Amino acid sequence: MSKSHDPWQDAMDHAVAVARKSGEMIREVVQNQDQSSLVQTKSSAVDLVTETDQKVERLIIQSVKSKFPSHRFIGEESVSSGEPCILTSDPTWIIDPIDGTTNFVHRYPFVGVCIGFAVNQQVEWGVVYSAIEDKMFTARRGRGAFCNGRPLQVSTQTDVHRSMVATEFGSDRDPQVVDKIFSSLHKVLSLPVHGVRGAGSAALNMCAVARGSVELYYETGVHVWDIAAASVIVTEAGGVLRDTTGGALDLMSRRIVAANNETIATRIIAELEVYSSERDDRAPDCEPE
Ligand SMILES: O=P(O)(O)O[C@H]1[C@H](O)[C@@H](O)[C@H](O)[C@H](O)[C@@H]1O
Ligand SMILES: [Mg+2]
Ligand SMILES: [Mg+2]
Repeated sequence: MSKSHDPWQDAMDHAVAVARKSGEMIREVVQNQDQSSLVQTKSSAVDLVTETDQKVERLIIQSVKSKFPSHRFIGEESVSSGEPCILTSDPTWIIDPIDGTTNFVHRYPFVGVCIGFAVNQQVEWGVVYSAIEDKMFTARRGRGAFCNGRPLQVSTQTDVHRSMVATEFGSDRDPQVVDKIFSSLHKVLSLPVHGVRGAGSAALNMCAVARGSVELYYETGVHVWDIAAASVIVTEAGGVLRDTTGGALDLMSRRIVAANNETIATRIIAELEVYSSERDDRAPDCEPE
């Protein structure tokens, strides 16, 4: 693909610019405002949202609409206020204004502005801006992955006993779900692996796979906006994406494994409990009464 014939390069350039601007807004709040009394909750008592999540999503969508009026959107906070979460074949911007809202609220310095772009249900490019670290992760399908302009490459490790794994506890505190999380964690830790980490952001965990800091990241309960942008960053850095069942990644299935290679992916997947969250693209009108 030659750059001059890339129809989506303008859109990607716009995403980088608006992600940077969003990051400035986020840093400003982190430096000057205590969020603890301003937090609201969504699907559970620990699924947090702030005014800044909503403001950043509005900023991104308004700026894109004025430049690309025919494009569609799937945004975390728009879906939360009732917009549909359906990925058609039309050019679609998939937005998580703050991935790592709990980190943001607690000033734990890993928050990502995530903007992915899909056409014909394939992610064409992804931008993840780690706002506090000032790291801009980008990837265009077929053209490699970068952090602040430097190429990214996954780790070459194939020995699971020398690997580092990332995961998250999520925001579902249903005791059965918590049991499954701990069962997987117990098995993975006991392999043993070198260590288990979690950045508090699905997208930044995936960027950690892309840059070779961890061999694998897995989680059940993620949403399409958490993973769409970073999915292409992982594959363009040489990594692989899977469902926790071992099958192909389905962006709407709420389950993800992102790994440096097939060997590590297969070995860890064998230890994971498979369970389901409600799909992102469920049609509410079709639900039984
Ligand atoms: O809601 P935001 O956008 O902060 O994203 C989520 C994270 O990305 C998950 O990995 C993580 O496990 C949490 O569920 C968190 O909610
Ligand atoms: Mg998120
Ligand atoms: Mg978010």
